[in-house]
Amino acid sequence: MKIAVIGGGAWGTALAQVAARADQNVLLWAREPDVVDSINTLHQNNQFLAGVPLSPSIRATGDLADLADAAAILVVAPAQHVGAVLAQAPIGATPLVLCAKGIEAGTRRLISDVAQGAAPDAPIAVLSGPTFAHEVAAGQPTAVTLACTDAALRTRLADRLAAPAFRIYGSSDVIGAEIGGAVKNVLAIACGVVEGAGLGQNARAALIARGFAEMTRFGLARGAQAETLTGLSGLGDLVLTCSSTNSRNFSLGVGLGQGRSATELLADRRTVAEGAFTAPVLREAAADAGVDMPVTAAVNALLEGAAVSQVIEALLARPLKPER
Ligand SMILES: NC(=O)C1=CN([C@@H]2O[C@H](COP(=O)(O)OP(=O)(O)OC[C@H]3O[C@@H](n4cnc5c(N)ncnc54)[C@H](O)[C@@H]3O)[C@@H](O)[C@H]2O)C=CC1
Ligand SMILES: O=C(CO)COP(=O)(O)O
Repeated sequence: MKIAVIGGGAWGTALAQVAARADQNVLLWAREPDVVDSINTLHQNNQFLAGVPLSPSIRATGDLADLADAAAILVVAPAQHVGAVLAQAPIGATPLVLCAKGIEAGTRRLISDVAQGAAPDAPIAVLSGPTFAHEVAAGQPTAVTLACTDAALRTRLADRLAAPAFRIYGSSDVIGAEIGGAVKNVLAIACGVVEGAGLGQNARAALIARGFAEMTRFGLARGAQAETLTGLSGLGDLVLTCSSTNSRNFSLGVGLGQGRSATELLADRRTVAEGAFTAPVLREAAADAGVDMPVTAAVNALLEGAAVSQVIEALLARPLKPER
């Protein structure tokens, strides 16, 4: 029995390390032949998680067919590519643990819907929370939400992955876990803008709180449970990514706040800042749900090239209203 990981980026590699620490037999599929070679020969992922020694028990492959006999598959491709990759993978009824954070552009589907479309017989779980890949790979204490409607499967998956420094909290709220992870990336860009534009700590705290109100409005409208949004995969991850330049989304926002264009900032990135892809589709999904998301609208305006000063001015000029 083995745990398979689809995606050899930083997070897929860190999760492979988590599974190997939990004594699982791990096979990781990576898109880049160099990543496959580097993991198999050097026990490192030089491209996406440089400097972290990996367990020699992690094996890598470039052939999705090799994942056929996995006990579970962790899906860690970037959100916009999950559908295409899963369509080529031998999944059948193998449980999928979705770890990407985003909403599919065009279709406006949550990743669980994307996965169910590609693999109709596969049971679905979502793993999400405040988890910088480097810290997890280094074995630093981390806690996550594992959401799955099948309680027995949830327990089995948690047993396979949990460790003292990787605490797994169970939930049945798949939608809530997904929405927290997707929306916080957009809000992290906004907090980075505050940092880059030098607007101060008060502004950042206000943005986290108002951003969380926005996440909650959208989540509740889409059927999420409030306690999931206040948990690790919502508020927990929001606080992490809105506070650190280790976040790719936050650092993208810092660049925008300094007046650099999104095109320039995204051009030479090999790593993914999911919020840049989620922001436009989240704006559409919010309109569908009739939910007001002013911070998301502001992030979209900045990504589309609006001046920081104008966007901030417009946010601050909104009519005064009750806090909830
Ligand atoms: N890095 C982190 O700390 C965490 C990341 N995540 C999520 O995990 C997901 C993957 O992110 P990372 O592992 O950080 O990626 P990364 O930024 O380290 O690497 C980029 C990844 O994108 C893949 N990729 C690029 N173009 C592709 C294509 N056309 N088809 C399939 N794959 C393609 C690359 O192969 C590589 O695996 C994202 O949704 C991210 O939000 C979640 C928690 C923590
Ligand atoms: O999702 C993450 C931490 O939980 C990683 O955040 P970034 O993608 O912004 O780096």
